[in-house]
Amino acid sequence: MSDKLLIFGAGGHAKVVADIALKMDRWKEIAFLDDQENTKKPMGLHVLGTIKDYHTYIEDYDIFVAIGNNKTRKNIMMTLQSEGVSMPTLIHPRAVIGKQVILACGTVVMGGVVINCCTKIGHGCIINTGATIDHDSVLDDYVHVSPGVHISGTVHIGEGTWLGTGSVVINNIIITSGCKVGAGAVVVKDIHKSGTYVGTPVRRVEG
Ligand SMILES: CC(=O)SCCNC(=O)CCNC(=O)[C@H](O)C(C)(C)COP(=O)(O)OP(=O)(O)OC[C@H]1O[C@@H](n2cnc3c(N)ncnc32)[C@H](O)[C@@H]1OP(=O)(O)O
Repeated sequence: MSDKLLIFGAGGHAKVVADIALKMDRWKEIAFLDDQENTKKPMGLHVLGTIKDYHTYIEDYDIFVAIGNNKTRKNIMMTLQSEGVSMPTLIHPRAVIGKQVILACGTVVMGGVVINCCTKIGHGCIINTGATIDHDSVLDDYVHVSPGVHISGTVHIGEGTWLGTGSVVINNIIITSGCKVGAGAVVVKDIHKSGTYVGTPVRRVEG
């Protein structure tokens, strides 16, 4: 645990992550690493270098990987975890987290989110703005729950699955790993085969 936080990435998602970290008021210094050459002081914070420079910083900084792509985020996080890097969990002060909710490290919970009791959320997940996740649900590692998603009670979402903006999952559903669920989709039956699913109720498409 450090009083300095280094955020990997400096794009739109990383800026929201930085905003949450600033609101948490826990770190004296917050900065980015980013591979885009022309990134200049996003959110008024410094970009210290590119992601390959990270070895220079891992002793002194907490690290948060703010990359939206689930596979890329997983690959970077697994490398960092094997090096024993300190990774916080970021929770917006205006998120509502129920009792007996477990949130693993490297996960961000954004503003307006509600996570109800007895839910377990894995490493490196993104619980985006205004999403709700109801009781007794389990989200495996590297899941992205986009803005305004509603996950009902006792749902299991497999590793690396992405739920698009405003999608809905009814209660007692299992969605396997590596799925993409389109914006506005409604999931009413278990999904056992990885792939892209859209519509109400969802159908599998080539994506
Ligand atoms: C803070 C933030 O911004 S977080 C980011 C939030 N972003 C999102 O929620 C984006 C969610 N993404 C989507 O909905 C995408 O359209 C995806 C992932 C479902 C599919 O994307 P792609 O893999 O590029 O597939 P593609 O665009 O070729 O669509 C495949 C088919 O599904 C249809 N389709 C795609 N998305 C949807 C959707 N959300 N609802 C209904 N139909 C859809 C397409 O019209 C196409 O149909 P067709 O074959 O009959 O022409």
